[in-house]
Amino acid sequence: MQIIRMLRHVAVARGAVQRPLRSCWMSVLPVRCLGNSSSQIPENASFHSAASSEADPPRILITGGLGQLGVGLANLLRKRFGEENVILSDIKKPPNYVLHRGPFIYADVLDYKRLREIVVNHRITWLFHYSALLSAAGEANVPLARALNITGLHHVLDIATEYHLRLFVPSTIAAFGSTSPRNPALDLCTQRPRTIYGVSKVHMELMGEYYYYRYGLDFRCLRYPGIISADSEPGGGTTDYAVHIFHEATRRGKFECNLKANTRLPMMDVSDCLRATLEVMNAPAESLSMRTYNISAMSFTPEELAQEVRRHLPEFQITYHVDPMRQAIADSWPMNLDDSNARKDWGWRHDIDLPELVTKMLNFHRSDTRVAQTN
Ligand SMILES: NC(=O)c1ccc[n+]([C@@H]2O[C@H](COP(=O)([O-])OP(=O)(O)OC[C@H]3O[C@@H](n4cnc5c(N)ncnc54)[C@H](O)[C@@H]3O)[C@@H](O)[C@H]2O)c1
Ligand SMILES: C[C@@H](O)[C@H](N)C(=O)O
Repeated sequence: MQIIRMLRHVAVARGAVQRPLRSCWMSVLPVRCLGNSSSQIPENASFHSAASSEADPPRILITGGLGQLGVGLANLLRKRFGEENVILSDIKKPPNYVLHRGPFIYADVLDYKRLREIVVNHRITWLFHYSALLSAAGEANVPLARALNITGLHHVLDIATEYHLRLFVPSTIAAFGSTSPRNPALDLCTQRPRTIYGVSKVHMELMGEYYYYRYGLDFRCLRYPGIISADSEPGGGTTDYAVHIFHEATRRGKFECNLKANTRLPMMDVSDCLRATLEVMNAPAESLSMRTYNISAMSFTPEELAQEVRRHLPEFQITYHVDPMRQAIADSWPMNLDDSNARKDWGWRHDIDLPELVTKMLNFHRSDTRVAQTN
């Protein structure tokens, strides 16, 4: 870090710093590329994004916000920073309840100019980049996954750098592959995934870190496990079974699982995931010894999850009809993540383990079923 700062200092002094043009390199910039920034990168560039305070809250944009995680994140951030300071965006049409809870805007991350306009017009200071095509959906449409997960990311990186945003992009257990250590996977280890989703997330981790060292972009990233949420549907991942099982258990008393009974994967309740996201964004820059952290909570197999469900619903039955594509993906992912760096650096702790998760999910779906029956 010290060496990089020194090199940057020398380069700046010589006026020789190059900046990225969205997809190529040049030393003289047209106005549209990272061009507003002063011609020199400040010495303390790593710390120049807006911090949060009660008096001066960040102005936040969430991309891809109508998926499994975005609405919950917006709720959490609005409680903390005020309803008007958090803008949810997506290319999907928002349901009414989303519109009633705070600002929503159409934003396609593939439209660089419009995205830049939004950041400027709404004076955005923090950006949570959630748009992505997940593991199973990505394998079903590789060109779209490549465009959304890689080109979309490049747009976000350039805009975040140009306007000195603090940028959060989630990574995933999918960023590991079959040659990574599986129990546990470390923050720094071999990463050779073989899904377009995993490859694009490794690319994202490296690009974010590169922009941090090269341009001082305040990039922060967590590798999420499979996330379990009650009131939002997953968008085409390999861990989706662990969300769907609760819906089916309460409605039909049985569930057909598309992964093998003994497939162990890291998982996390959505409340822990979103709290971790806010905590790492709020962490003082000096406390972060790295820019991409594993976070971990629990790890279970479909059979173990079914057993826990049976403690509440003794008649519950699980059967297995394995999807070979999803199974191959799951078999290449770690069974556990080592998150000791997150725990040490910024005090990460998970609150919810498997028994609490199952109680919470079943309570939600039982009351949801009762409401549906009375309507
Ligand atoms: N849900 C999980 O278990 C999990 C685990 C690890 C990491 N993550 C990461 O967290 C983030 C959010 O995940 P999620 O589960 O909410 O995803 P999701 O698939 O449910 O939602 C993604 C959203 O992106 C939107 N989108 C698609 N194309 C777009 C475009 N061109 N411009 C803007 N938005 C577009 C979709 O409409 C969708 O609402 C993703 O980056 C994902 O990789 C999720
Ligand atoms: C693990 C995560 O990235 C996502 N839920 C998926 O299965 O694709």
